[in-house]
Amino acid sequence: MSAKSLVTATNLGFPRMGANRDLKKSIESYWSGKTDLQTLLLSAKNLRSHHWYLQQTAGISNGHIPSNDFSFYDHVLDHSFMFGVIPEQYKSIQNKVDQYFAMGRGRQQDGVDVPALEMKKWFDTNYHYNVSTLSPSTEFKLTPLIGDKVKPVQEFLEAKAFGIRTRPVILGPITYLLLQKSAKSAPSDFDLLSLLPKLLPLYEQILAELKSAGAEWIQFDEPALVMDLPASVTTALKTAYERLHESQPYLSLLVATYFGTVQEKTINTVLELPISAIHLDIKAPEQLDVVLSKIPSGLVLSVGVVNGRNVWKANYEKQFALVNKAVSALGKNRVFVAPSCSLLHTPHSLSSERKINSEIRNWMSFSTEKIDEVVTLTIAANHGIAKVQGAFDANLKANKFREASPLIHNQKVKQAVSNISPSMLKRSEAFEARNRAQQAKLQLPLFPTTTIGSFPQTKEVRVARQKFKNGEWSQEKYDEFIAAEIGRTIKIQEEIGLDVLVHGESERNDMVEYFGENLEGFIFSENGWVQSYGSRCVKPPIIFGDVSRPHPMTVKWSAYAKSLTQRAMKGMLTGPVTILQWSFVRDDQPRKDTTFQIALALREEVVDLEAAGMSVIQIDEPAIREGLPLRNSEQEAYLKWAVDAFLISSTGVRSDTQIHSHFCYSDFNSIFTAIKKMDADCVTIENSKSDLKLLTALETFGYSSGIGPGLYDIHSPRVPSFDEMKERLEAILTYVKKDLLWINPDCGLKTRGWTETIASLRNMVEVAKAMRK
Ligand code: MET
Ligand SMILES: [Zn+2]
Repeated sequence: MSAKSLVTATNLGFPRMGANRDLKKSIESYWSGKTDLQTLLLSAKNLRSHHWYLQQTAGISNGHIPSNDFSFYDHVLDHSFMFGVIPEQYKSIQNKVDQYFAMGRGRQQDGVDVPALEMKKWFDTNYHYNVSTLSPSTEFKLTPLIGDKVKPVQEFLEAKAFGIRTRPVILGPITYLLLQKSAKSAPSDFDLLSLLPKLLPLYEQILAELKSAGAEWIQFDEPALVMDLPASVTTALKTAYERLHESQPYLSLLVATYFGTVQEKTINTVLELPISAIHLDIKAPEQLDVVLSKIPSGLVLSVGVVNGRNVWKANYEKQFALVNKAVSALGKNRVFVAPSCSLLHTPHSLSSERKINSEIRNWMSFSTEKIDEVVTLTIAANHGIAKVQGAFDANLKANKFREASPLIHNQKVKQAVSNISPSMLKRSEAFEARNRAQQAKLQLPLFPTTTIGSFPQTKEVRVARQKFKNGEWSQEKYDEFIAAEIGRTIKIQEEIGLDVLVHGESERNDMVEYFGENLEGFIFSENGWVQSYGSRCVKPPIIFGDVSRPHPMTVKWSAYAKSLTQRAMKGMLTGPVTILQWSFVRDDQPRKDTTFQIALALREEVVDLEAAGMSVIQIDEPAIREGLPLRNSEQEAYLKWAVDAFLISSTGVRSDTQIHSHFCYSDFNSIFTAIKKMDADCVTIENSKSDLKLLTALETFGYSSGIGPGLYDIHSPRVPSFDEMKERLEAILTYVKKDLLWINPDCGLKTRGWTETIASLRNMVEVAKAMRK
């Protein structure tokens, strides 16, 4: 059998950080000046080679191990830099590496003071990329970061020198352009894709250099193709890939779409491109049938069957059937087996996880294990299952056990979800009646003041928690510490003169992790880090089973806080969608079901908080916007269940208990109708950066419940002055009725220090007092 007649094991991208967040450590050490550039470059090179060998050893085919998937900060930034899209304010920075990092994270050094490029979410993931600003006058120019070759070429040659043939990964021109934003100076009808003719020569040049370096396959990532796209994209796609193909007819081009299925009209265009292969994320297996029915002969299909977005083992039975379907339709030589997307969004390896319950661990798979899955499926497709019988049997067995495991299934929880009744999706009275009851009980002044929940989490607090977690401190000692912290926080709030107080959240390490640790159905990895942006990684909780609340989670500390003051106390919870969104979720039931389970657990907590004397309860949903599906057609259904989940959590209380919610980190205007349907008595919204947009939305959508547009930005230690906050408040009052308006910062204060926090809140309360006169 010639090599040509085999299915190929491929990968789209490997996580960059290393088994122990090695890259993070090297980069941060370079930033702090502890190590020099040579040290950073060397450790990066080591990591890359390590990841290439790992994939090669595992059995990813030569020529299909990704390179240029590495990045010192962000791969979209890498492309902007490589294309010479360097805004004026960074140009005075001489050293290119410093310039690159300044664009990524800002720089305050040697007389330079520049902010970072804006960050945006990479599609519907928790990875953030840096956005560049383009205009009709943007000129592109190939700009290497290190040495004299651009990154894709340099990394290809580096791997080649190690004896590894890689498949360079380049962000495709369509996705690259669509991900940037138009300059304010650009005409309003400026189309980012109109820059394509200027940009393509650079792509051609990179391809030429890769060709002469010896590359055979080039992977163009075009995840933007899974979005709803304007018709102009079809033309741009054709122009781009026809030109690239003409410029290098002997290079094999793979266009990789992922994070969803491709729209029907877009897929037809993609299938007609003069490329050698197309990659599909087999999220919806129906799309495989459609593509198989019309794929032109000669085109290779890369089937993304191993999910690159979760932490669960593949299901060989199901995934192998899909691979087989492709093989029977196309023949072995026209099928690549691949993860659904780059493995960037999955932790490095399970091998360092020693504390996870071994039964659950046996259902899991991180990046390294997912590579093995790709290879196993490929071997089975090539030589029959018998060749990998052991692996198949183990996989089938693990999945069977998982399906039936009592660890996952809690009949009571399932029953409770199916018993959710319409009355649980509704407060018993409308806002106006509730408002009267709450006013009678709370007796709040005009422009009531409050905060978003957390108060400074000083080093002291984090050290205390560390000591408690590693057993150095007893439960009593830790509780005493937290009680003292809460006592101090209440005193300070009373002294400042805030109206609705909070306990300060000092007992919480993280607003999702804290709840995960207190609920059934969650586990925590020791080392399951994924990159969030730059050197920042997060370790999401893992939801593996039905979620329930074995005991109250927040009542003790809220009640304690309440006992220390006569003022209104606000109970603080993280909402169901945010808990879901910031965790790895199970793949054996719809996200909606998991969210409803969490919502029911929160509902019990809300009722308990009310019984313990909390007259105000806030349920934060900062992540509700980021859960919005990429496709318009799926958005309505999502928003429906997201709103329902909030209602399930919040409607168990009496009319005179006031429900708040809080939103931040995204632009909420597009989901304002949904926010209204959540029917909270008050919402506080981060507002410092997009002032006007939010306020006009309030007007447009006729928002008529309590609202607290953040009066100052908590992301900086700067103390906002009385005058500027007063001015802002006055501007807000031209859009919002005065008896609905709340006065608060734009988010929690946990990242701030006490001094600036106290000073800022003092000014804020003074503004409220002055306005009441
Ligand atoms: C990211 S939103 C944060 C809300 C939370 N209650 C806090 O104050 O920290
Ligand atoms: Zn917030």
